[in-house]
Amino acid sequence: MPAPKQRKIALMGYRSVGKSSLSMQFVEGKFIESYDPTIENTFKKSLRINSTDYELILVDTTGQDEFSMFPSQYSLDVHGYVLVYSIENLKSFEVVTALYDKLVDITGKTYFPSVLVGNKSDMHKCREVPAEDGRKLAEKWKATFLETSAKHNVSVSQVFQTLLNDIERADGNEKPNCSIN
Ligand SMILES: Nc1nc2c(ncn2[C@@H]2O[C@H](COP(=O)(O)OP(=O)(O)OP(=O)(O)O)[C@@H](O)[C@H]2O)c(=O)[nH]1
Repeated sequence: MPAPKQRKIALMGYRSVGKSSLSMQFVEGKFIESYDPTIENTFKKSLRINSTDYELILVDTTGQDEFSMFPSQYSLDVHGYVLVYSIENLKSFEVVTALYDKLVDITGKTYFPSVLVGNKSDMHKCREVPAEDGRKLAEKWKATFLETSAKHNVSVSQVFQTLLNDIERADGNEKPNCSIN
């Protein structure tokens, strides 16, 4: 039996937008209400997509801001990016925009598989970022846009499923309509 394909995904964005919560919800199926800032954490999950086995490595990074240098370790060896902001925090949207520009600068690439995620969709009463703005930004990046709630497990697995499909497509192994088993 062939060894599982390893795919490394980095979750990046401003602090407290829900990077750890998205990882934990996807990998462990749980949500923690309290906030504990991450230094760096790695989650692993085995998946089977259309008869191919994958080992997904999620790198949950420490929160960045608009002044931080892009951490160079995440420009190498990473197959795709989940760029996260919170819909109730305009600053987090500005940070994710700056992060993407830094990623383009540091990798020298004009395309890399990525998903733009507006998390905390359950907090729509405090919304500061219109969904349309997220959609437009993702379109500019040729990325997928999703609004999620790590708290209520809304569209969380879709983030990773879509990104894996995009990574395969970028690799030239396109598998249409694949779903996670
Ligand atoms: N209402 C709501 N709260 C959320 C959601 N996702 C995360 N939170 C809360 O937001 C806070 C920060 O979540 P984390 O997952 O630690 O955020 P992070 O981006 O990993 O933070 P850093 O480690 O600082 O980078 C915690 O109190 C979570 O419970 C969500 O979808 N909805």
